[in-house]
Amino acid sequence: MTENTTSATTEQPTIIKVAGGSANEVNGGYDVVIGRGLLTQLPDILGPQTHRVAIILPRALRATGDVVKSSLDEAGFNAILVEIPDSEEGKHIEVASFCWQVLGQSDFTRSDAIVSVGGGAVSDLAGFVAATWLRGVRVVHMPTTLLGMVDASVGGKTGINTAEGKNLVGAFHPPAGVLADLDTLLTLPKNEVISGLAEVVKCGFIADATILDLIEDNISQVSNPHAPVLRELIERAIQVKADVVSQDLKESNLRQMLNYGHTLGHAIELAERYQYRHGAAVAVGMVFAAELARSVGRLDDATVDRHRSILEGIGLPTSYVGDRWATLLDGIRRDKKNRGEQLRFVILEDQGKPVIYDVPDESLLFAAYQEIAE
Ligand SMILES: NC(=O)c1ccc[n+]([C@@H]2O[C@H](COP(=O)([O-])OP(=O)(O)OC[C@H]3O[C@@H](n4cnc5c(N)ncnc54)[C@H](O)[C@@H]3O)[C@@H](O)[C@H]2O)c1
Ligand SMILES: O=C(O)C(=O)C[C@@H](O)[C@H](O)[C@H](O)COP(=O)(O)O
Ligand SMILES: [Zn+2]
Repeated sequence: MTENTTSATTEQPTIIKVAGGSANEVNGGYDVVIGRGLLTQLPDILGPQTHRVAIILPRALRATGDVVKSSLDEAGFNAILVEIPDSEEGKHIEVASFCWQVLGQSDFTRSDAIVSVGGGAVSDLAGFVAATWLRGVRVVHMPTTLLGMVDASVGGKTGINTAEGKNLVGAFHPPAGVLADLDTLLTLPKNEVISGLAEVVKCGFIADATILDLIEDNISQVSNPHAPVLRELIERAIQVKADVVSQDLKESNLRQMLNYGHTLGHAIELAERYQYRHGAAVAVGMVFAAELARSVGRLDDATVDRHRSILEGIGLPTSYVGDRWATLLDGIRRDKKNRGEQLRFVILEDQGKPVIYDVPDESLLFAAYQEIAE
């Protein structure tokens, strides 16, 4: 674990260091900066070697993109805006192809850089474009959703969806830096804040118990972007992710814990044709995994109940329609954690003790599904 500067109770920026694997730095690390008014830091992260900057963003964030572009142009860069479709519609090969075309027509070289402005869907797509253009150029993420800040912008997983499933094509391509400007959360719809909180809760169950205590003690405040507790939760969740990806960038082992709740979660998103928020799907997936763990004697009743009380307290779903098992099982079979025929889940043996569970019999999964079925 690296030494970090934290300041949850002040308005000073907090810097969380992530070790390993940056496409930018000689020492292989990068900073996640959390604070307000962070745009002024972007030129320094891009560095003097950068001439052209492609700012990839959804149309809905055009006004923010214009501000980023003006600031870069004023600092002497040649910045262009690359607008992509919103949300999961952006995580398609055709959209990546469109971005490659724009970069090609702009004579984008290896010393140039990409900046993503938006939520996790944008950083996943922009990161993938950065990973593949000329076999890799630098990318800086400016997440504008809670989920993007606490999870998607950190750790270098990039990707797009295919017809068969979520994030099935991608690359590990860590950013050169992350600027998480808390002011962007002021315009974020409440359901998006709630969706992002699912990944924060995940970090509480897999690692940092204080996250769960803070949420329980401040349940009415956690989705308020002005509340100091939200900043503390953001910083704690990023620290959990930074600690994990610093040790295991390419998901050889430890990083799999960050996938808690995602095996069923991704299957739900696919079944719903991505009209279901990622965080909401992960929330249902965590309850499913908790029920699976309970059914095989690995997790106690109180921790399973705590999943439901915290997630429901925030406004997240903990159940799912009861007649979709065949479709969901198809999705589960395509999960990246599986090895050959062996289905594998992240389950908890206790708070803070995630383990990989090789499912011995699919009927156990169906039984857990019965526990979350509406
Ligand atoms: N790479 C990773 O490690 C990782 C981690 C977690 C999630 N993800 C991916 O992230 C995606 C979900 O990200 P998300 O929840 O941020 O969703 P999103 O990117 O789809 O953004 C959600 C919505 O919020 C809007 N929006 C963004 N910022 C806004 C702002 N400041 N004000 C108003 N509206 C704003 C967007 O236009 C969009 O409509 C999924 O594709 C998921 O798979 C990736
Ligand atoms: O960073 C990781 O590793 C994660 O698993 C974080 C997840 O929250 C995230 O949704 C990730 O994109 C899922 O990755 P995938 O490999 O299951 O597609
Ligand atoms: Zn996720």
